[in-house]
Amino acid sequence: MKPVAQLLPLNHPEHFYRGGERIAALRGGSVEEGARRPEEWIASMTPMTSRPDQGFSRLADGALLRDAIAADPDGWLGKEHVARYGASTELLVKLLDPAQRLPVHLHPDRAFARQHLGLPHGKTEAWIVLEVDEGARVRLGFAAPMRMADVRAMVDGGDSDGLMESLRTRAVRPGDAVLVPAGVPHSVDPGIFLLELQEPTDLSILLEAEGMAVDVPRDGHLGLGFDVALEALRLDPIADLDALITRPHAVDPGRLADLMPAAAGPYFRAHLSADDSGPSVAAGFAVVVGTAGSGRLVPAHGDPLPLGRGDAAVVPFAAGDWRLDGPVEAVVCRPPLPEDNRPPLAEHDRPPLPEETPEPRPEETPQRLAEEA
Ligand SMILES: O=P(O)(O)OC[C@H]1O[C@@H](O)[C@@H](O)[C@@H](O)[C@@H]1O
Repeated sequence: MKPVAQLLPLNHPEHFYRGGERIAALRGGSVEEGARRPEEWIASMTPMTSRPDQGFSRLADGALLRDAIAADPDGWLGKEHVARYGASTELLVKLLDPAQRLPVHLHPDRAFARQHLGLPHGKTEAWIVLEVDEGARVRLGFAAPMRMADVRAMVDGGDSDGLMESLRTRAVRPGDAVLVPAGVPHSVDPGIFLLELQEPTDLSILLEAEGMAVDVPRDGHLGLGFDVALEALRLDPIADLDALITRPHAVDPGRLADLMPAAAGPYFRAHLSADDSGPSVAAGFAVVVGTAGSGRLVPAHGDPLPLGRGDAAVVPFAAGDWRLDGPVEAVVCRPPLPEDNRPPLAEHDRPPLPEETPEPRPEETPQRLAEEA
């Protein structure tokens, strides 16, 4: 039987930090008071590092998506994709709903993952902001160039305040999309609800994790020790943060609005479909998350699928071209194009960090943050 477009049940594993109420409210379901379910892993073939039996998404019939794809990679992903990437979706989509701030952490790039872990993917990621509580910020990259010895001293000394203050802060608004290149240290305040796209791994290097149920000296370095793990860290600030952030822009009727900055191309694609009779989306694996309204996902092959705010659907290649119909807004998350990813699982892997250096805006400096606190 050919795979068909379908809605995905909630996949809401336990984690080491608190959160998850907004996920439950959006997706249907409930969480216990003080729950540690801050992430939904959507259309995931990826195991959680801390609980390797969890993370995997199930289809509507209870089968694991990863087993279904292994049984019919061409039907799910298309021949071209499979020729380039194998039977991997190349994509992990998450809802992220922290009720406590995220640790100051970073993710390795592909070159590091290959060299030290024997894995083909790092974890470059992007955040699409869904909701923001008043005053909540993201932190992204160091505010000033750092010396490794100073970072290491803060990590070894458990200096969470020092690490937090060393990062550049930034206010975000719903609709913003932020590319977070591998290597860039970051944290997210509680009260920021994100839809995330990332490479399909769970590789995090934790510099601190104050108040979280995780042991940084033991579990913060991917089992490599901090001497090696911190080689993945970018000590230089991001020169032009604006180049990594897209703002909501008018959606041309009949067109998909590209949500990602250009440097995201080798990693993933995200588009917004937001008009009444949505544009056609070319056949290919897609994860579709409804953000407003309700309507239908109409594939060339297979039955139309009712889809509205809070639904997450997976669309296989075999469904053919498709479009959204009716007053529904949704984010369409897709793997990189087969031709967009340079030589097979490239050695080099750093999305270019722009070189222009604007002065940090006063409202984004750590000093200003400290004043506000
Ligand atoms: O959005 P990112 O940066 O991945 O942050 C969320 C991540 O936080 C890290 O500390 C780890 O807990 C990861 O398992 C988790 O996925």
